[in-house]
Amino acid sequence: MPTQLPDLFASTLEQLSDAVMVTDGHRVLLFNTAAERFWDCPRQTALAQPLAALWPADLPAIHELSAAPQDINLTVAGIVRRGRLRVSRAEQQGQTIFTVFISALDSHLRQTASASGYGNAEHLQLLSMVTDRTDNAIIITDGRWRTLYINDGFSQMFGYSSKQMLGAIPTSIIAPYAEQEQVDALHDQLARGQPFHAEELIYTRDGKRIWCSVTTNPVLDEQGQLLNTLTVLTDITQSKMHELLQNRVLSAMVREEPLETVMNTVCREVEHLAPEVTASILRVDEQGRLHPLAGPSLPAEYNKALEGVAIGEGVGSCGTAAFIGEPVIVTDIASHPYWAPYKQLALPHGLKACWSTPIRSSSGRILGTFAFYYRECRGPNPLHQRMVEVSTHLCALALEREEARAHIRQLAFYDSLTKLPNRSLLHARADQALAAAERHRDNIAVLFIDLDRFKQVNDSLGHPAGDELLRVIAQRLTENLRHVDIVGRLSGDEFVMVLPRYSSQALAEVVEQLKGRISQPFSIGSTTLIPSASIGISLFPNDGHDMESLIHRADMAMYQAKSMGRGHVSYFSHELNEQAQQRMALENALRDALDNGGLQLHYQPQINLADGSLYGVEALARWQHPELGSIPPTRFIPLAEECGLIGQLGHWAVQEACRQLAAWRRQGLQVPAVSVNLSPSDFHNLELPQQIAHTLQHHQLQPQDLTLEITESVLMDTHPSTLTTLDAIHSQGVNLAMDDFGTGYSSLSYLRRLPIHELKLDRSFVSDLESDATARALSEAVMRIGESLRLIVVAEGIEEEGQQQILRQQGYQVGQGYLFSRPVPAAELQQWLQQWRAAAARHG
Ligand SMILES: Nc1nc2c(ncn2[C@@H]2O[C@@H]3COP(=O)(O)O[C@H]4[C@@H](O)[C@H](n5cnc6c(=O)[nH]c(N)nc65)O[C@@H]4COP(=O)(O)O[C@H]3[C@H]2O)c(=O)[nH]1
Repeated sequence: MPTQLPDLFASTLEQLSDAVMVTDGHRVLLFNTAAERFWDCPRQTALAQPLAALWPADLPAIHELSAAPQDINLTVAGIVRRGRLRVSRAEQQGQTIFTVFISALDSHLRQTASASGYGNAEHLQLLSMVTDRTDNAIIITDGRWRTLYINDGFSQMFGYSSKQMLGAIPTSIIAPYAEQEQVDALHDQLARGQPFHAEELIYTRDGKRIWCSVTTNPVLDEQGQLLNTLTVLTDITQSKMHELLQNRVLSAMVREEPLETVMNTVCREVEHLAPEVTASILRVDEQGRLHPLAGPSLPAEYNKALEGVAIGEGVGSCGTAAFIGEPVIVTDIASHPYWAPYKQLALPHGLKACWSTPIRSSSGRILGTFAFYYRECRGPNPLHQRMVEVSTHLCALALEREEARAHIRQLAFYDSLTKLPNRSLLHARADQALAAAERHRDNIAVLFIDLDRFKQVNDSLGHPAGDELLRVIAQRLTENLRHVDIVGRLSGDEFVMVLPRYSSQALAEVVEQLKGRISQPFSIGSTTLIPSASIGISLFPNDGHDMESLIHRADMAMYQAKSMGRGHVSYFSHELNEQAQQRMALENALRDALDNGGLQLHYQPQINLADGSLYGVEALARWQHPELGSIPPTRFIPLAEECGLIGQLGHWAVQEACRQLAAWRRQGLQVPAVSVNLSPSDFHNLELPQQIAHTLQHHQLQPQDLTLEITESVLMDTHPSTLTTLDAIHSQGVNLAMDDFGTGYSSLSYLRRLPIHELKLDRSFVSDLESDATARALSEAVMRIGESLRLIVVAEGIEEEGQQQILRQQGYQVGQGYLFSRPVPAAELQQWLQQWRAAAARHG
């Protein structure tokens, strides 16, 4: 043995990543750098003190420990270090010498030392004993790469004896497939005195591959000539496998590879590391059925046969493992009862044993199984166990991630309430359908479906009932669909259906059936609803070439259907389009008129029938458009309601009427009061009472100077603010008049509920008074109602003297109509009043 060997042993000991302590049971005889790090104790101190100072009291005494490795925790300066402990014994001069190896489980404690701290020859024996007992493989060569020494660890790790190795060049034996160029480069590097470190896949004598961390240090003489090399090889297969698998699989996930690709990567990687296994990954669905995800080395028909198999005890290894939630090891498929129904599937492919492990989510739910098949009757070895531990973890990660992605997809593209495609997905699918229809010159029908009176359901029965109705309707819309049909929810109670390839006759039938399904009675609690929907239809290619305009036009047609009443269907037509465009232009013009003083109020006198004096005036809006001419309120008031301008219009009318009343009074004109029409939706505004009070105050008017006319439709308005606002206005002292009385509900109970001051008999009764006894009876009845409720009753639309006579006889106090005056501009009212009073004086 060359003279340098003691030094080499010493340096070997230093290079071990394991902490090594040699002791006779009392004193510490050797203590390497890794041990210094593990115990956090300098070597001199360790050698100087008794063993008890280093040996944790909670561990058994050294001589009591067995040779089997065990994991320990050592507390040093309050920090717990974890390590795998192995103790070997040797007899030396009648004394037992213990060598303690601890491989640190905390990675920061596992660097390999580079500096050699030993050099004294008297430790030679101890050192050689230590190097022999370490798990690491050690090779020492001479300057011409010939092996001088291998330790026992080398023989154990690679299966070669000293006899086989001595004199041989190590690379030719343990790295037979290495390129000569690589070997030459390594030798050059070492000959220049530079150490070598790498992680390599190394072949054992029986062809097994082991991942090794390889460190080779050259020893040069004073002239710089290479004398020896010292190589330490550490088996890192397990951590390397972990690292490799993790890297490959995680990077496949980061690249957003499909789940199947990620799972195939896991299988291929484990099969590469352990060629004796065939890996398979199955997913378990919510119904407990198996779905092969990956099994790249299994025959395709084998994977196919497992598709949809229900899990259960006795359903092979995987079905059973998924069912009982525990790993199942079957070492002989041919004889095991779990495989009885399936062995004929596996055995012909040479699959003789199978070990399956459940894949669990972080919450413990079973997501799938990870299995190793063997082509011989056997069970797993420790490497396989480690691989399965790592792989199931990675599979769980990939499966959970897939689930999360599916959930995100669901949230992004589906409406969470009805589970129907949302607007984005609907558009995407409809665009595809449109492209296909264009290619094949097919037609498409687009249906815009809007539930009737959905708001009432929501307001009266509550939002959960509204949600339930939407779910039921969504379900009804999806019944009887062909695979090419698309249905989605746009928003609120609006749904869209895209139906390709229908003749007009067939489409009409489909729509009829759809209406029938929608209107099936449906119960919420104790209430039974009969839903209905207004449906607008546009057709490709006639009504548009892109989805945006087809949906828009179907919407317009739906709007038209709505105006016909509940449950109607309307097809888009170009006239409809023109109407819609005109409506749009009118809407803009109205907005402009409201902003720029384009509207005026005309005033119609209301007369005390007893003495002909002025009771008040009704303000009526007028719109004289510069190009379109005079637009009647029956046209622009509903428009203002539809396009959300009614609040602004009502506010303007109250302000303008009050301003005018104050102006007349300043001019000395005695106008007792002004009444202004407001729409039901004006009363949704909780600030209305405040605004009115402010306007009255601003013009120094009293609350009773103003009357607000409301219609019976206020009663059908279920908005929660309506009654509150009406009450607040009434309690301010402003009068409320019920307009058009007799045409709507005419229910007495609501008249009691509302704080009404005045009733206005609708003019349709007045016009027939002279010719129709029923009209007379009705006007009489309205008068009696008014009387009984102590309300002032105003008759509208008096055109004839005869009508006035009848009404007066019936007890009507106030009358209004062309007989007295048409509605006139403010300036004209002044003249009219003067003439009226003059005439009254003449007759009086
Ligand atoms: N044939 C006939 N008609 C008579 C006679 N006397 C009055 N009229 C008409 O009857 C309507 C009375 O108004 P209304 O019932 O409140 O009905 C009003 C009212 O509901 C609404 N309206 C008018 N101005 C406003 C307003 O400023 N705001 C709101 N929200 N609605 C308004 O528009 C409706 C129609 O208003 P106008 O066209 O001005 O029609 C007025 C008036 O010109 C008569 O002897 N014979």
